[in-house]
Amino acid sequence: MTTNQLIQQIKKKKSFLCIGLDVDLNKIPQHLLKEDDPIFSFNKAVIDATHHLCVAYKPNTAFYEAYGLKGWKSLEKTIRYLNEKHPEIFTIADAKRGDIGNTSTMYAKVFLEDLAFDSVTVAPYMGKDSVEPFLAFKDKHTILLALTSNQGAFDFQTKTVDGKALYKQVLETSKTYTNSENLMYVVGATKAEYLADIRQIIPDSFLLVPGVGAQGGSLKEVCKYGMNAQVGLLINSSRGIIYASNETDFAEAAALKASELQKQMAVELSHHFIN
Ligand SMILES: O=C(O)c1cc(=O)[nH]c(=O)n1[C@@H]1O[C@H](COP(=O)(O)O)[C@@H](O)[C@H]1O
Repeated sequence: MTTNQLIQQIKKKKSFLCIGLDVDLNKIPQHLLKEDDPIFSFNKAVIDATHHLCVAYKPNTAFYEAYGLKGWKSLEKTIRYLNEKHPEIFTIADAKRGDIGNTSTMYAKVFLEDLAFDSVTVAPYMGKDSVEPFLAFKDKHTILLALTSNQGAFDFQTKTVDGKALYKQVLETSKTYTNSENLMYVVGATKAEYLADIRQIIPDSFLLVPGVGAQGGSLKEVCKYGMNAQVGLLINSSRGIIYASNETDFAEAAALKASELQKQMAVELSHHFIN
């Protein structure tokens, strides 16, 4: 999917919501455990109930890999369902990969070609030759970890290297990579106050912003400092939406939570844009 197609969808739905499909069998409604593929049944019900309210879905692959071959099959069924039923929706494989070049090429092939996600999250720690294999895919996006939402972000990312915070070095250096126009960046919603500085370095790039909902980040603050002329934000919530209820009404409850965020997003869009 091109960035323009993503922007069109945001304008149409008045939403820049990304729903995280982080499925934990201990948290989903117990009646689903009787089904052949409880993870896919859960995802399908959530997607069917929420697709008009969001512009992206982000399965975190850890939650699928944890269940072995069965989990991987559920991931495959979920992305196929999204690509067939809702090809206009942006898909993110949250896999946080990145390795020496030939290994990254294999990771890129799995997520961007075989599973046909629109994007994949990548860790920048191993540098240029670990990231560029992901960037080689036309109309696919590499979402580089810049400033993450967790406490550990302060261990390295905010430390000064050559007179500049490491996350700023990541932003600046990655702009020099071949096909850097295919880059997006992760910035945690819990670090909204850093967004003004971040926008100085990457004014036009899309940001994936996790951390509203369960981690306590503020949507309003993220919009205030992070929104650009093309919106430029995908705000993710996982647990805050998909586990709104663990009874038979779980999909409707998820839709209600998604709708609350979508309404706040529509207000933010109306503040930032005339129409
Ligand atoms: O790359 C991510 O998506 C990510 C980066 C980050 O800095 N913080 C973060 O929480 N995430 C992911 O975003 C999701 C957040 O989930 P909730 O806290 O349940 O909304 C999880 O899948 C995390 O792995």
